[in-house]
Amino acid sequence: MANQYDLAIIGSGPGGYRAAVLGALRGLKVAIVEKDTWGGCCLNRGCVPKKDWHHTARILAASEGFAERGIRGSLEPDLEAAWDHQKAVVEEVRGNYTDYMKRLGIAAHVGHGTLVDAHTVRVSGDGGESDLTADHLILATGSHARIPEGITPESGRILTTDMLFDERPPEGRRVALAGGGVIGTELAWILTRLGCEVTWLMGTKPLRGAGFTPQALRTLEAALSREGVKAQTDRRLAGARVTDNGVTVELADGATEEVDWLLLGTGRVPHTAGLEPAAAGVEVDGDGFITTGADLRTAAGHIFAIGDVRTPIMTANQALADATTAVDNIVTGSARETPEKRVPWAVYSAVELARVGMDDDTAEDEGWEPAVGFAAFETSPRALGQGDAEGHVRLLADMDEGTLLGTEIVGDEAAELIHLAALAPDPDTALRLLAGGPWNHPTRGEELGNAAETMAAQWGMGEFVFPEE
Ligand SMILES: Cc1cc2nc3c(=O)[nH]c(=O)nc-3n(C[C@H](O)[C@H](O)[C@H](O)COP(=O)(O)OP(=O)(O)OC[C@H]3O[C@@H](n4cnc5c(N)ncnc54)[C@H](O)[C@@H]3O)c2cc1C
Ligand SMILES: NC(=O)c1ccc[n+]([C@@H]2O[C@H](COP(=O)([O-])OP(=O)(O)OC[C@H]3O[C@@H](n4cnc5c(N)ncnc54)[C@H](O)[C@@H]3O)[C@@H](O)[C@H]2O)c1
Repeated sequence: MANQYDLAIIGSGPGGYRAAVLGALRGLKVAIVEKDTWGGCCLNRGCVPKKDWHHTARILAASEGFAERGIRGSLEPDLEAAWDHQKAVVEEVRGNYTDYMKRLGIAAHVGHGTLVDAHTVRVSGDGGESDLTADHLILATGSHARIPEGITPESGRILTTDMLFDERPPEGRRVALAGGGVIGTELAWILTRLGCEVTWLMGTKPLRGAGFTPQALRTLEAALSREGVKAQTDRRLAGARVTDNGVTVELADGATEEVDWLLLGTGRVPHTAGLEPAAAGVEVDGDGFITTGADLRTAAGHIFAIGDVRTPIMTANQALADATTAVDNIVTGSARETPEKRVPWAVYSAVELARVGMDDDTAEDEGWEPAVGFAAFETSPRALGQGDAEGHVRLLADMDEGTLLGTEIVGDEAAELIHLAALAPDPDTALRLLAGGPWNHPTRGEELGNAAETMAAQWGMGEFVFPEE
């Protein structure tokens, strides 16, 4: 039957797209349903355009050291051109995605997907309604911006991050940015570098509860403050009024700020509007997340949920890992758990911060004896040559067993370097692997080897760091 599939996926963000590709590569007949722009939040309004701007911001920041390197001239930011650049990159990537889906024979259905029963999805779009059925379903409907009570988004004035990347830059460069989470921490710096004057409003200090060490957060704070970006704590957004000249931002303490536009970085919520999970026997929790087991099966065992719609972790990294687990479990019939503790995480701001595995508190709570291996980039020949020597590599390992428990990297390319720890095949031998190399020299990566070696010198853990006799 034309509309009968082995696997139907609702949502084409990183989770849904990756699941579709993996399903097709593993021999399944796959359909994917998307109601909006192919590629979801990450490609169109999240990771990809944000990272494009982060790169531009880094070039502008680096240009301040150009004169002492013997390079003359200065650079000026241009937000309009930067917006065009991210859009061109996003469109090119989207074209590559949709071409690849076509080549793999994945059936792309445009329209809003609603669950009719445990095996049927109704697709409603411009072309009317059609039903498709599948043996297995994956729900990958993602999340949308959380709008604080009393605030109404308005084009060019009160923006979600979706609007920031969908619509051309608003007039004016005085921006209030609400939220001290990841979005706030990244965009406060990026927009400043792109020529905006950012008033950054939040309750508590940025990235609290995100698992980074106090040392990492101090490095971030110093880098931000060097560039004139100040986190204004105890200044929660309470309301916003659009005026003839911009926006009057109202704060919980009664103060106001006059700006040209306001950007909301106030969290995201799982998206299940119009999905009708209950019609298929799928359960949703009190916060709106679809409930699954660690193997990503919902209460209806043949239906899986992945990515932002199932977990407050809400990163593309986790959505991609979930897709791999869900398709694996569908194809093999097994119950493998999605690897939450092994998925790395990164924040792209005035410095990059990345981590994988446990933080100190979790390690202690789980009964490990954590020891720290540390290497600072300030002595790395490569980092000194780059003129970018702040930050560190910090390894956390169990003193008695030598097991690598967690890794934190702060500094240039932290998000790339963290893969070296995330991909270590066995945490029990990871320290030996890192210390032994081989490494390219001079590189930033070899600091992971140096950090492992300090475990031997400082904690007497040589038996776990050097080759066995
Ligand atoms: C500004 C910003 C920057 C970010 N940067 C990063 C980053 O650098 N790294 C990182 O790891 N993460 C980042 N994230 C988070 C990341 O974008 C999300 O975690 C990721 O996109 C989640 O993927 P997903 O597949 O679960 O859902 P989404 O990407 O949200 O995709 C869900 C898709 O489902 C579609 N859909 C929903 N309901 C239906 C329906 N009923 N029928 C049909 N289609 C439907 C939606 O239109 C959407 O296209 C960022 C987020 C933001 C907002
Ligand atoms: N690099 C990445 O992986 C990346 C980048 C961006 C976003 N994301 C994901 O997107 C999601 C959304 O990010 P986010 O930063 O919006 O969410 P978040 O939950 O990390 O932070 C939201 C922040 O907004 C604050 N807030 C809420 N209401 C407020 C108000 N009225 N006034 C002032 N502050 C207020 C909260 O206290 C919190 O600090 C996150 O789950 C994140 O994982 C990931």
